[in-house]
Amino acid sequence: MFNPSSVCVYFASSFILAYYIYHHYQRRIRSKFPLPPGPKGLPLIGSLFKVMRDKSTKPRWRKYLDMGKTHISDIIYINVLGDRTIVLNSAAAVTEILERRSGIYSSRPPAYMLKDLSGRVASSMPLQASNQFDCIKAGTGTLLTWITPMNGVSLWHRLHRKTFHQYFQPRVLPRYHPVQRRLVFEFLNSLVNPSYDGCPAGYVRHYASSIILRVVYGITSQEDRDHYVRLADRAVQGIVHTGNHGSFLVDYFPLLKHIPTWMPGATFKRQAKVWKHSALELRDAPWEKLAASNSIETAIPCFVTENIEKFSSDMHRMQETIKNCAGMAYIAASDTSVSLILTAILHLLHNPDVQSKAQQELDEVIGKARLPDFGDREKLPYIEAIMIEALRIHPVLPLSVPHYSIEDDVYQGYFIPKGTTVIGNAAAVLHDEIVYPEPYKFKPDRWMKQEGKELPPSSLLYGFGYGRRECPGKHFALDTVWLAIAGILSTCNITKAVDKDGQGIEAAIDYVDGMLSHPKPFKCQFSLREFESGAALGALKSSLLCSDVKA
Ligand code: HEM
Repeated sequence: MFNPSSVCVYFASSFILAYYIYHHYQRRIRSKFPLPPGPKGLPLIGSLFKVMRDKSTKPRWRKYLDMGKTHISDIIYINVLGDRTIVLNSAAAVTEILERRSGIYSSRPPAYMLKDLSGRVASSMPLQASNQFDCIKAGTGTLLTWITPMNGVSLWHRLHRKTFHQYFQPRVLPRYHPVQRRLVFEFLNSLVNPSYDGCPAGYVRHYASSIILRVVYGITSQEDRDHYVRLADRAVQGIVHTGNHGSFLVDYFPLLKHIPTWMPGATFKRQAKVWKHSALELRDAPWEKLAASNSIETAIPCFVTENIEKFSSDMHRMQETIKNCAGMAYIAASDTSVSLILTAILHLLHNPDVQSKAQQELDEVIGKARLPDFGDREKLPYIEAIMIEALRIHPVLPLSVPHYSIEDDVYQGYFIPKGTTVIGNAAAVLHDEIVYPEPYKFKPDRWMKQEGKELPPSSLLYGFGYGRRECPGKHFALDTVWLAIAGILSTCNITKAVDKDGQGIEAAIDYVDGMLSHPKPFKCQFSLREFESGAALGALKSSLLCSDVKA
């Protein structure tokens, strides 16, 4: 049936399409250098069909790595409808472009699905951004995404980073240790409790989310935690599915964002609406509860209460920043650390020899009468190696978060035009078989110092992003993850779960592919190790309760 609005949309689409292509070729002509190699696309639409028709089940980072191998280059170029993407598959390219030239490559791509459709909020922040996609001038103010990693370089983003630095730099982390200690204890108890349901994911999520909820909002009650953990779980779904550049066609062809929500094919818009609701609920619900004037005085001191006291209500901008950073920390910590802990558990389950070696180290260094603590970390290199290897074998964000160039540039004789999305393929770098022999095997020993052996570059260099955008929550996250891995190994053996017939259940090493990637649900069992005293966790509990746990 004739529908005037759709006809207009299609005419306008063709016009914009022509504009993009013109723009793309103009840029190319302006440079005497060639673009990096990559899949040959069709005129005008580029590699659109290749991207759309690709039904391979390989994770995206592997597809990019294979593309690099096909074109015999560690840097590849993909053009879809004039949208330019460059993927960096080697440590050398990532270091040179995203670290050393970070002044050019620290912005973020438009990411229409994530920023525009699912995440912008009204802000009082002035327009000071490095590219026009970061801020949209709207009738009521400025619309910006409150999700820090999605913002380009701007005053708004600088304020966010400054706040994160203040609260999560290594120097201040010991103040969160009592909370982490208490909650790891609760976590370990839940794993060995008869009510444990065999699937560790929910328990790990509860542990990681409870820590950040306590640190940021002072939330401690079980009921509140259960509620907010569920909220975070829903909200993270949006980021998992929309975060990778090009996950939705609208990222390449922004005009699509104007099609009416009811139209066939507009499922992405309806989905974006749901995700936006969940993300905003995550940011606003705990904040509103705490900011209610009568609870603020009685609330447990935390990131939010400290800041609300510091900035009076007339400093609206600062309050807005605190609210966003609190929500961001909550969303960032809820899924990332969970993924890394689950990867460690899954690979420890498959490698009982690694478990035994780690337990030997733990027993020698700290004995069997207390849980490992932060002060032991340097003396436990094998536990550290397990954590680093878990991040290497499966980086939490295999493609990191895309960066975006704000100037024309040339790298190794290739032209990188301004306005190119640049992806640092962390997983490809960390699976380079020359640097990490047998890269698909879980081998913590590769990180152990030995006479005459040079250690490979640590996964911590690539697993937390690059240059000016490097993750500001890195050290806080590593504390949370390390304590969980060390705690599990010192108290439990991880074994296969058994079905009702007593048969062991296989736990597949299989991952959900997305910007944030985590193991698909798997089952395993945690059985308490024998302790010299025979009292096992009970003895640990009493020793733990003697420490400074007042969280
Ligand atoms: C294992 C846990 C974590 C991993 C693997 C991780 C990884 C990353 C990565 C890869 C980036 C993108 C960096 C880039 O664009 O180059 C990032 C950004 C970010 N992360 Fe994390 N992260 C973790 C935990 C956390 C935690 C606990 C917090 C907060 C307390 C946090 C806050 C942030 C923020 C605010 C950004 C945005 C930085 C910016 O765009 O300037 N992250 N993280």
